Amino acid sequence: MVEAGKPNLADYFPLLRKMDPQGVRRRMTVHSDNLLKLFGNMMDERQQSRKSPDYTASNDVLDTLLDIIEGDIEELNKDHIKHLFLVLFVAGTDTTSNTLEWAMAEVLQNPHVLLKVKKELDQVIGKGKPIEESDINSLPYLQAIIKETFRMHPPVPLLLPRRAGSDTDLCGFHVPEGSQVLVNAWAIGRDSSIWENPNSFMPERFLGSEIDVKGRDFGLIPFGAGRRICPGLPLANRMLYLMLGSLINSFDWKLEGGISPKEMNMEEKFGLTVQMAEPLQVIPVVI
Ligand code: HEM
Repeated sequence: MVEAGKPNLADYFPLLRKMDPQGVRRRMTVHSDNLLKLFGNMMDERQQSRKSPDYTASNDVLDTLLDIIEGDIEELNKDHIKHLFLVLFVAGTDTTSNTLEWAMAEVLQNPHVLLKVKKELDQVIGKGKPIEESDINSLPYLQAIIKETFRMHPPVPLLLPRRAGSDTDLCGFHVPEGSQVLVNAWAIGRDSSIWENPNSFMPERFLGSEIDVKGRDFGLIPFGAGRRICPGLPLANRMLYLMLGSLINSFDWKLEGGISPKEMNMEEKFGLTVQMAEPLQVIPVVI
C-alpha cells in the first residue's frame, strides 16, 4: 500500500511510462504477484479441504465463488477470483482500518464526544455488551461520529481519477477531452462555504440531518459518487459502526505515555490513503 501511494513521475509525464524511472511499476508487479500467489495458495488449500468428507461449508465469499466455478459457469475462473481478491484486499483494508483509527483518535481527543457516545451505547446496548448489526439504527450519535470522521479524514482523499470523455466547461474552467480529473474529497470536507467550523470535530452537525455518505450529498463523498461509487460502502459502514461501537462500549481507553488528549498528534501522512502521521497508541482498560 505504501508503494502504491508513492508519487510516480510517470503519472505526470506519460512519456516516461515505459522507462519506469523510479521503478514503481516494477516493484508493484512484484507485490501484486506475491499477493496473487498467496490468494492462489489459499484457494488450493480450500479446494483440498472441500474434498474431505468431513468438510462443512462455511458459505464465506471463497466458498461461494468456488461453488460457482465448480458448477458449469465458464465466465468465471480461478484466475478471476485471485484478481478479485487482490482488488478487494487493496480497496477494502487500509481504507477501513484508517477510518477506524481516525475515528478513535478524534473521539479520544474530544472527551465530551467520548462521554456522549458512551452514554448512548450504555442506554441502547448496555455497558460492555456486544453490539449487533440490528442496533446500528438506534445509535444516531455513533453514526454521526463516523460521518464526521469521513468528512474530516476521507481515507481516499482524491477518490479515483476520472478521464474527461469530451471537452467540458466546468465552473469556469475548460477541461479538454482526455484530461485526467481528480476530485478532492478532502478539500470538500474542509470547505468553509459548505461546513461551519470545518476544522472542528463536531458530530452534532449530523444529528437530525439527512446528509449521508451514499453519493447523493456532494459535500460528503468519501466513497465517491455515481456509477463507480465504492461497492464496498455498505460493508465498510457496517464494519465501522460495529468495530468503533464495540471498542468504545467494551473498554475504557488510556493514551500511551500518559499524554493528555490535547497533546495528541493529529497530523496526516499523505499516501494512497491518508493515515495518521504518528499511529494512534492507546491502552484498553477492561470495564
Ligand atoms: C472506509 C472504507 C472505504 C472507503 C472510504 C472507500 C472509498 C472508495 C472510493 C473513494 C472509491 C472510488 C470511487 C470513486 O472514485 O467514485 C472506491 C472504490 C472501490 N472500493 Fe472502496 N472504500 C472503502 C471500503 C471498501 C471495501 C470494504 C471494499 C470491498 C470489500 C471496497 C471495494 C472497492 C472497489 C472494488 C472499488 C472500485 C470500484 C470501481 O472502480 O468501479 N471498498 N472506494
